[in-house]
Amino acid sequence: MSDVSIKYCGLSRPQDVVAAAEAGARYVGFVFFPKSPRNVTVAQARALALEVPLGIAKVALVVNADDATLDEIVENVPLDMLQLHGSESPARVAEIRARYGLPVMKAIGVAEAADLAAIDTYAEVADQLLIDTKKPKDADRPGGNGLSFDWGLLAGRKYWTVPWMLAGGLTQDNVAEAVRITGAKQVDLSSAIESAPGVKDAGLMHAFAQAVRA
Ligand SMILES: O=C(O)c1ccccc1NCC(=O)[C@H](O)[C@H](O)COP(=O)(O)O
Repeated sequence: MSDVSIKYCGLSRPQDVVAAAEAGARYVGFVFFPKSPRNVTVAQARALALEVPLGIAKVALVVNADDATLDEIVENVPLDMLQLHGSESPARVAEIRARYGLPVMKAIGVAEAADLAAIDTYAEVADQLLIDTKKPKDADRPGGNGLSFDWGLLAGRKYWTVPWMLAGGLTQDNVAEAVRITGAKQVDLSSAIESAPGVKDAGLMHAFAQAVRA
């Protein structure tokens, strides 16, 4: 699995950036969602982004953000990608992509086969897709819940017209199986690299990276 790229999401402290870089992350994500334990302010994200070494993509995660919110983030935080993790329509994805001139990754929630149709739809307007577990009805956030979905739904459907990441409940113990079943070349996670909600753990980041490289 040494050719699998890792995105560590929900970093909120300088030491998280250092640990992610040392673990070999290809992407790091900053969450702009006030209800999340990983939420960062624009000022925090700016300070963190300025510490990210060259070669690691800095991703801002937003949920149904309006233009004013996005303007403030994009004007202040040096970014390489926007991750749209809400119910943004294909038209809104295209609009955001054109407005900011940044690559856009659209999250697609999957719980059953019928959810896969959205992958083809959004592949036409996004630069990347993040295929994640669909938000459970009782969850207060649409991602980062540490829950996986039936990876078998993606088996045999490895190729879309844009790059994609697998997310949702990935851990050092299950990532090999998830990659084997889905053929993912990129993986994204948050909960399994935390010692407490919102608190990233350097040891867990390294252990996950080792499991990916094994
Ligand atoms: O992480 C959050 O708190 C969050 C809040 C609102 C929307 C999305 C959020 N996270 C999305 C991510 O990119 C996660 O890394 C992805 O859903 C996987 O999370 P996990 O299952 O915890 O590994």
